[in-house]
Amino acid sequence: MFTSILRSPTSFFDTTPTGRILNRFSRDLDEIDVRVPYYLEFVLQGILSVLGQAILVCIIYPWFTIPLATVTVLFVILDLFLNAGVRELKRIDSIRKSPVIQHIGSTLSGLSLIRVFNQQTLFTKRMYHYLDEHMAAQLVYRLSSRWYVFRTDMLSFAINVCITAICIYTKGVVSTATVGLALASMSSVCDFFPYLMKMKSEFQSRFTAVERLVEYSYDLESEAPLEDLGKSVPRDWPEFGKVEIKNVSLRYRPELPLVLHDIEATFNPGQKIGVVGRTGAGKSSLITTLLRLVETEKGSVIIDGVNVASIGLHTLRSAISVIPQDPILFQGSIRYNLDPFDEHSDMAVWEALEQSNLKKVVEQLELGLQAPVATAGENFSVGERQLICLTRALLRKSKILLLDEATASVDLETDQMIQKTIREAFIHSTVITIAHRLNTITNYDKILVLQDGKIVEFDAPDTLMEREGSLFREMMQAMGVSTVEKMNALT
Ligand SMILES: Nc1ncnc2c1ncn2[C@@H]1O[C@H](COP(=O)(O)OP(=O)(O)OP(=O)(O)O)[C@@H](O)[C@H]1O
Repeated sequence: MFTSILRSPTSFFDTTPTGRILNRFSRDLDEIDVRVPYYLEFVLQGILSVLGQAILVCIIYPWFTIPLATVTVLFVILDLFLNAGVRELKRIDSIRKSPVIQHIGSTLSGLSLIRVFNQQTLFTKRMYHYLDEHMAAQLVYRLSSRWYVFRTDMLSFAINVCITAICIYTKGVVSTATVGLALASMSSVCDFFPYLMKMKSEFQSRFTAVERLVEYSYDLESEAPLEDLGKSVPRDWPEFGKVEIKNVSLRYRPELPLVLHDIEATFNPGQKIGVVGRTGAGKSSLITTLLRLVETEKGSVIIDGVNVASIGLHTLRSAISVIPQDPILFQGSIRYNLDPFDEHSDMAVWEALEQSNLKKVVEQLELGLQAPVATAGENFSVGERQLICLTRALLRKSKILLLDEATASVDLETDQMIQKTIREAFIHSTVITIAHRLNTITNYDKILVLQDGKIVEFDAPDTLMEREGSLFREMMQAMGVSTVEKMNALT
């Protein structure tokens, strides 16, 4: 299930609440490990014991077969038609539990924000609401299951009456001891049977956990294969870093509108490309396309002559370095985060740290490269996290670097430092930067301006600045930069 979830496309995570996923790993797995085997064992033993005793009584009183068969048919009907409802209620009970877990999770992650805005009451009320919904489902489930047990009790009562009546009417046919045995056996079966049926229905409703696990283990849609199928790309691919985007259109899910429309652009080896545009213009979606996080609707992306759709995701993604807007680090040491596969020497790691201006920060830490990184890198600032990602990219010496600027969280100085490092260390690599601060990309080779998912401009910054009606020029003018000279003075 874990492998299958890891291989799921991003659309799965967009549409599935985390609470639901966690529930499968905690509650459902626990049901399968602990409760399902327990109930299964109990039910199998119970059925064998009941069968044995019923056969014994039928041998003593063959007439008893008729009421026994009738009651068995009624039991089966009760089970088939009425117990189905109980199972369905159990399913609803499980589904309603997810929002509770999800609410606890999101409340914990946003705790500081909740306190700052003094919204404790609101969140407590919501918790009550989700708990109420869950408890309502659970109560109905428990009541229905008792209701079912009551019906089975009635049937047991009927069978007890039948066996007693047969014993009285056939008085003297069999020995008193045998009558005693038949009555005692049937009475214990009748006492035990409703309980057994309850256990069976409990087992069936717990078994829905297996259904849910199977769904997440085998029925989830998966991303394209990780490894190359058929012909593999050369070991040193991409050698130059030429990126050709041909007529690419993209939508996140089939029911959603297109977010990129017929994108056509070529980034030559070593070029520095700045991607700009308003919020929602499709800048991040362009990166998504290059990494195949979402498959394109049409068109193709060619890197150094290889169509990225024809190669394994692992080959593609390990060839490109990304510095995302909100970089996430993994729990472990700094070294583990920089070189997770232990492919580089300590010296190379320190060199890369020096290039990204992080050396001093790491040197000051007591454990140096072995200093711990907390979950999601929370003991580092976002700027430092970006620098760690940058160092990782420096170590890998990728030919293609994708950078999503984290404007809000990085100060101007750090931003400029990152840009300087990129200019110097990635001189031979193709760098595609999503720029929120235009001044960082004015010395880039080309600027790609996106608007509503379409390329509206793609040229050198100087040319765009001189072009009447250029959107880039308008953006620069909004920053108070009206001439090429002023723009060049920014960097
Ligand atoms: N995971 C997603 N699922 C569905 N739609 C999405 C998803 N991510 C982005 N979109 C939509 O795609 C469009 C382009 O979004 P994108 O994030 O690429 O814009 P952007 O230019 O990078 O914006 P920003 O500057 O705010 O980061 C938006 O309309 C957005 O609503």
